[in-house]
Amino acid sequence: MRIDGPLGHAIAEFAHLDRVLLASDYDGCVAPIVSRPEDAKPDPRSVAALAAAAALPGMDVALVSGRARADLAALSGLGDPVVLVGSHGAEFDTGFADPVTAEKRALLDRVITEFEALAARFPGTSVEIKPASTTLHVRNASPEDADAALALAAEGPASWEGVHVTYGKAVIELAVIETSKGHALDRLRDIGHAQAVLYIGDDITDEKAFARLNLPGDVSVKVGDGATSARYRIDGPDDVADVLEAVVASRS
Ligand SMILES: O=P(O)(O)OC[C@H]1O[C@H](O[C@H]2O[C@H](CO)[C@@H](O)[C@H](O)[C@H]2O)[C@H](O)[C@@H](O)[C@@H]1O
Repeated sequence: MRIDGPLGHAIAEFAHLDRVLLASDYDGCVAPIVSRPEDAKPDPRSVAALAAAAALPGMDVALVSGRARADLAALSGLGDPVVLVGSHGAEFDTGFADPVTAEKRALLDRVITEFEALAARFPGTSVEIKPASTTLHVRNASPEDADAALALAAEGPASWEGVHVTYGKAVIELAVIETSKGHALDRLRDIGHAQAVLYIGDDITDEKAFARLNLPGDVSVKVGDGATSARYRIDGPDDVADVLEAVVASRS
């Protein structure tokens, strides 16, 4: 898809500023949504465009994902100079700003035990474990089992003190620290003195990032259906690759 119209115009203006931050979510954007999280391979065009963008002067590039940072690095194959931020914006290369204390780790272990009991009870559900959170996946369960598992998670560990709840695509995620992709973008914008940020996201957690893109020149791009505060909308990962390539071509 050729990126033209209002989004093409916004990309051209963004790409001609002196210092900018180009950032994207991973699942559903750089990689398609698939049944098994471990199979979410990135689109090679997006990977190449992100790497090319990171080599351009004055342009910082980041992936900001709900994944554990190590998982994001392994799956995407990307790394320095592309900045990887995991755990929904909370996990940088320097670790967590809000540390995972022994007490929080113990709470996380209790949540994981509850999720594993649910996964054993409802076929097709599974548990993903991350450094500060755990995700109950229901994509491969029957609709009845998915609803029941999500409801029990919400009534149970999601209601415990100290547990932070995030909903996503066929998942409920429980963290023992606060997470925000919006805070991550603020921090990256400050570090790089970026005059504008272009961010691409497809999920509920990306709304916290879109909400921070209020400066002239900022560009927020929602991928797929659903309510959003993003200014522009595209259809899927193919279009994400087109947007990333358009940024590189425009700045080059
Ligand atoms: O912020 P993101 O990079 O979009 O990460 C959000 C979650 O993505 C993964 O789950 C989602 O993608 C899976 C693979 O396509 C899919 O099976 C699942 O239903 C989706 O919710 C990842 O597994 C989670 O840890 C991330 O939080």
